[in-house]
Amino acid sequence: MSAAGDPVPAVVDDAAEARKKQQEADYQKAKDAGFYDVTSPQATQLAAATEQDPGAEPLETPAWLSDAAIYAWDDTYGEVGEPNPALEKELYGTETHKISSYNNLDKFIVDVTCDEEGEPRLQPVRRFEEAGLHPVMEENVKLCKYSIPTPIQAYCIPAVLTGRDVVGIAQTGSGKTAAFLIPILSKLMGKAKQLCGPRPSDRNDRVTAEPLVLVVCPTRELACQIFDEARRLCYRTMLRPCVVYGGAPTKNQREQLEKGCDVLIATPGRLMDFMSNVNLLNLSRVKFTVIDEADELLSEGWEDIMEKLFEGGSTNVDGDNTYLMFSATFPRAARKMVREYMEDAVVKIKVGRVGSTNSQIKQNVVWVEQNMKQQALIDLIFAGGAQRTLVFVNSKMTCDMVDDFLYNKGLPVTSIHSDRTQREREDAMRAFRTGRTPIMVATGVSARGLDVPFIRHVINYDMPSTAHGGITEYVHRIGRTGRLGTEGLATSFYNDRNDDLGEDLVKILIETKQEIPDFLQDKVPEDQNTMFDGQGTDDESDDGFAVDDLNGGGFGGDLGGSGGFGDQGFTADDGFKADDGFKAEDGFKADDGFGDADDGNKMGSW
Ligand SMILES: Nc1ncnc2c1ncn2[C@@H]1O[C@H](COP(=O)(O)OP(=O)(O)OP(=O)(O)O)[C@@H](O)[C@H]1O
Repeated sequence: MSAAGDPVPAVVDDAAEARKKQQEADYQKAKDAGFYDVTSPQATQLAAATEQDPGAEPLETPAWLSDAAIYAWDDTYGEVGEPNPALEKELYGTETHKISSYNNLDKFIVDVTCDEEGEPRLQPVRRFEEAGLHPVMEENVKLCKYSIPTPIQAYCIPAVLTGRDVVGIAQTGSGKTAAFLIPILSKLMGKAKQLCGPRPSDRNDRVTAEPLVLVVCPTRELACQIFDEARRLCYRTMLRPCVVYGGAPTKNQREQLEKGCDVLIATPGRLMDFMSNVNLLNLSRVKFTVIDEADELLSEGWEDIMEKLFEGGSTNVDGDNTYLMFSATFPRAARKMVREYMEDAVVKIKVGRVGSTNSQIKQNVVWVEQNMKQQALIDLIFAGGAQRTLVFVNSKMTCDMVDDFLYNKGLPVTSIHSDRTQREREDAMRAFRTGRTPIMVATGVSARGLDVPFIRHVINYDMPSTAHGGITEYVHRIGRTGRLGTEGLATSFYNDRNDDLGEDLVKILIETKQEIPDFLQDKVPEDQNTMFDGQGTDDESDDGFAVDDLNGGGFGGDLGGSGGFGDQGFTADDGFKADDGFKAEDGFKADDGFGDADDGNKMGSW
């Protein structure tokens, strides 16, 4: 009772009742909008992308992604193992084809530079069947439903097959993972029986892992994704892929390594842990070292690990290690490191301008004051209807807050950030991937590499600040939609706190022929033809864009040659862009201090 004798509990009950009613109304609204409708076209499409064959014996869901099923090679096979229908369904799903807009190589401007004198010119492969792949690889590519190579694959496959070191730069979602895995694994398949590392036997029930391929990438989710691609591409061969990453128990990963490992995918921290135990992991036989999202791994904070990989740990006993680096963006500091590590004997393949986005992604930038963001978000989500949506924020706290907010609005939402346990992170990814929760809120760290089918809408609830990745992160974030050059939508909330990003943002918008909102008009450069000039050169003002200054033809429209600079006097390259005496120093030049600041994306925190 209050002092006045009022029955307080009744007031509390009323408030609780009102809240409950509101929640029911919100849930009903989300339901009416189709977010829980499993028969909607969107839900059906999502299910098809992940569906297992209803007739097949279901495979057990692994406790950790590192324990996911891989092809179990039996020594009684000849060179090619027997098919395993249940595993096939798990690995390749039931999708009929992979939609790709990268179907006409001639539409793309591709720069290939190569310093090796006397090496044969690099001819792109236009069809997988013409690439000289191992027959099992050809079959696995078909099972993946990859009909023709994407531009980066068209050039990277012959480069790796002819034994070159490669720096590959191509837009987000353009198939860079397969660009390195297909030729590397294909090369090894023919010799797998001679080359593969030791396997447990009756006398020895565990072995030291001696991988032939080492792939290093910055995030755990990306490592698991590359592992999945390796599981698909190693199918029916003796090559055994494994993945090691932080957060999950070392025990499971150690047990996998002890069964033998030929292809190791790793995040740097866990890799270092395992490398310190020479009875568990020995890198002296590594023939291919791949650094994925190389600019991130070559940025501040990772130097020690990278140096160890390049100079010590991964030097193989035969001295025939091939190095490959990939990313969609390559700020100057990273290019300097490339120059240090990879020296001259490297083929550089660039599809379009370095750091450019897929012009099929519609980019909307809308002015939203801080205190109006939640309302703007909910309006946007309901306006878009039930579709897979990824919302980026800048902090873990905001991530939790936006997740709660959307959940309380009755929406099926999950979230992911570095303070979550690895179990929570894997569960969140699974829920998002399968479409159970088609909305995911994430800190920017998920921007790199994440490949989830049918993300229709990326929303930058917060814009990345220049101190935390800036325009580079923006490019990676919006690249989660519009994969394989397909259409996508990115909406960014902008206000005066984002002024630091304005100029770079406007350049990207102009390049991809997007609408420039009124509030950004004052950032439009006077001379748009030269707005990227000086970047990628010795000019100390380099802000992270790296246009080609090697052959004069580095700008490129990405689709149909129509994206921005493709129209400005640069003609589409018909293939190999000059083996013209390029000097490494010209392109990958000194550090100007630019660095992707640590945004919690470093080992241990993500
Ligand atoms: N030749 C192909 N045809 C059709 N689909 C392909 C082909 N190659 C790869 N893919 C698919 O394209 C999608 C994107 O590939 P991937 O994740 O390797 O892109 P990426 O270039 O590494 O992107 P990001 O820069 O964002 O990491 C994947 O789902 C992959 O299975």
